[in-house]
Amino acid sequence: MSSRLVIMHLPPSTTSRLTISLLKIYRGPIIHSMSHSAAEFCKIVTIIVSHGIIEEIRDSDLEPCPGDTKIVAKEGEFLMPGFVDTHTHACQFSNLGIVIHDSGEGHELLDWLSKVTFPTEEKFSDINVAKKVYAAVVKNLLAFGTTTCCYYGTLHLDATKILVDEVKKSGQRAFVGKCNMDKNATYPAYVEKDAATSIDETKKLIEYIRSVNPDTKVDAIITPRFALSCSTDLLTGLGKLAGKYSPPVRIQTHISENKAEIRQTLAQFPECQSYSAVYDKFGLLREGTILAHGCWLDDEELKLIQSRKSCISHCPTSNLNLRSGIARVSEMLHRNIEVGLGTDVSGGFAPSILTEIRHANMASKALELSLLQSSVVPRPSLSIKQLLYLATLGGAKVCGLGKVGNFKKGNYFDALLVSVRADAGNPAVWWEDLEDLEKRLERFFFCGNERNIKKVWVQGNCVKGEANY
Ligand SMILES: Nc1nc2[nH]cnc2c(=O)[nH]1
Ligand SMILES: [Zn+2]
Repeated sequence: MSSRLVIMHLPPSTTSRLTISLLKIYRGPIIHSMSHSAAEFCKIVTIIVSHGIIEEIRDSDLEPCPGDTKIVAKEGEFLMPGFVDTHTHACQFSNLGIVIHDSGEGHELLDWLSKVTFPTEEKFSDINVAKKVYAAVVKNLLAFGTTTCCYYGTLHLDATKILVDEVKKSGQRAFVGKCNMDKNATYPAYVEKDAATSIDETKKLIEYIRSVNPDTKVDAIITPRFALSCSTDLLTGLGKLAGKYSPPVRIQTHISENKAEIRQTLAQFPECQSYSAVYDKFGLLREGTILAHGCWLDDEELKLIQSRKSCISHCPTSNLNLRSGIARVSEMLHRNIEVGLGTDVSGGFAPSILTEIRHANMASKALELSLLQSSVVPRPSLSIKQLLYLATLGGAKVCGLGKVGNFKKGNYFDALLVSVRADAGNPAVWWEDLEDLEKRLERFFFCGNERNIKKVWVQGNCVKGEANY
């Protein structure tokens, strides 16, 4: 029973009012994921939230008391869980949407990193650049409905601390990593001195996040850029570091994104059978590891990743934009590998999980068709329920967040109020016919934009839109 039901019978004294004012009441349709094959579409429910946690979900309404907040969805609106971005580079937002297609020539990954990305990231040696960029990055992502985000910073400890501060100020749930990179400086000004310095600064960031003004919504993440940019000493040290903390620190890196990258990685580690085996050798393939891309992972590697309980961040916009490849997401889900979506800015050109949903849909269809052409029987392309899962609950699982990703008693209220009404800028007219919630979700996914996201809450705190409605 909700504590509110007890409170309601108390006289309206100051004490009871104080307690009552902790309740936030949301009434309207909800759409959320139960698993990668099941979702719930509820016409109308009441969600009662206290201290940011869902206390009760019920069919009947609840009248607010003075001091309560109550939000009632209008026609054409619904509530859904907040988006989870399992992989983005906060330090690349100034390159968003540009410099991949230089003078008509398309860059691919390795060339793009050394010519475009590393020079931009190097600028964060100046903390004023970090101050200017990071506040805007976090604000933008919240406006696009990203309630949880896994961030890459640059190699610089001080700049990455600024990213941590901005995330904490904003109220977003996040993992923040200082990138590690001590080898193969293809842009010579951008590389760390040695493995020891890189590991030491990583420890300092972990301690800064966990000990200085700790925020339970923000944690550190160990961030070796990718195998190619790390010495064996660095990979060994980072593999050991993760397990030294309690709770263990999560790990994020890139894997099997681009053919040339894979070739060079296997040449750098000739003793390893596969790209995945490289990370496994250094203790980096473990529960709590987020592997971005995985476009070219073969069945043996998927088996290994699944057995180690590592997870995949699927970044379809980046994968297509950098001409990297198409990840076999249906196959990964079939093998019970946890998968979420990642914007991978600025390989990806939008800070928007909605954009990833669309490209995940298109990429899975392109893959299915190409396999049909080669006479392989493909797994079916992604369904709307799977897309919802990847964007919310799947992402939360990738981040190891057990109380985020859907609406359940005891979960944190990380949510979006979505409107597909014409007055929210949705180009489709006749929203009145959208009684069917699955169609409403489809319309949001495939022809909506961030203007359709009217409000955003993280752990019950309104971080976009007005707190009252
Ligand atoms: N897309 C992408 N892949 C990478 N692999 C190593 N670094 C990067 C990066 O910054 N972006
Ligand atoms: Zn990336």
